[in-house]
Amino acid sequence: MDNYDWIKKILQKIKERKPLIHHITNYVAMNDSANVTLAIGALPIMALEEVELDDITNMASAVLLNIGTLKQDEINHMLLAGKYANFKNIPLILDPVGAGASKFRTRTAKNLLKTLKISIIKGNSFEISTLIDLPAEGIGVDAISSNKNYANIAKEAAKKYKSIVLVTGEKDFVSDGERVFEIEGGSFLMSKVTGCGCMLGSIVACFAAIERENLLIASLGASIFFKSVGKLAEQRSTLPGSFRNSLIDSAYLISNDEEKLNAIWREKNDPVC
Ligand SMILES: Nc1ncnc2c1ncn2[C@@H]1O[C@H](COP(=O)(O)OP(=O)(O)O)[C@@H](O)[C@H]1O
Ligand SMILES: Cc1ncsc1CCOP(=O)(O)O
Repeated sequence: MDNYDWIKKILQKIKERKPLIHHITNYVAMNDSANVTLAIGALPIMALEEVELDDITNMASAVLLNIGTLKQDEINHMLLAGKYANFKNIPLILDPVGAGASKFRTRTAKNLLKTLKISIIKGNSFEISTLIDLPAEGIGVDAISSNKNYANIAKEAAKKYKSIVLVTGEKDFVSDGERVFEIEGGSFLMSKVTGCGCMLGSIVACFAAIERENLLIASLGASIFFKSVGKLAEQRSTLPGSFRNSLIDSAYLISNDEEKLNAIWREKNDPVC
């Protein structure tokens, strides 16, 4: 058994079971989210219409709510899809894109967290700090990284919302409110392509669909996997436009090549966790 066998097992199960991931997400990154979901062997569906939400959720294995281009009338759709997900007891993932950038987004993200049982919250340090009322540094949908203790932010948010929390950035932090894991790696270019956080949200949902009973493992695995994807993508292309496509290709390559995951980490020798 090598280090990443547990991630390979999750990837294998994704390919075997092809979980349907219901996204209510923003129209900036929607296409990338759909493609990265397909690349790893799961199936995406983006659906907003209220009259079909029960049918869609009925078929889905996880639901992802992403408030990136939120409009007032979408809030009810999110609440309804979330309620169906909670009723069906499937993982419900929140990506509070831009929380902190406007009172509307902050209020809505907090309201979703209050009303629904969110299994995993994934966001950058700006968004997650905002959710726990800490002074946050960011502009628009992007965080401005500083020397803050993001491990502690992940832990406090996880405690407050009784969810698994994944804080992204140059390093990711995953916490269940007690333990915190730090994940290095990825590529600087990931901060130069919009939608990388949203793609990770889709991957988290795919992993959670398989690891329903251990959402900490699902989140940690998704973070390590996407950091590996970023590394491989950078080896294949070094400019943002082609890097974006390379992310989809690399997600496909790593999930279809048993050895690639280990090889990526061996090459650069980065510590994980
Ligand atoms: N400078 C960086 N170096 C390595 N990985 C990064 C860097 N910036 C972002 N990432 C990775 O890109 C993905 C999106 O993270 P982030 O940019 O923080 O989210 P968002 O797009 O929501 O602001 C995560 O997988 C994160 O680990
Ligand atoms: C630029 C932008 N504006 C609204 S949603 C969005 C995409 C954000 O994607 P990510 O948070 O993954 O960078």
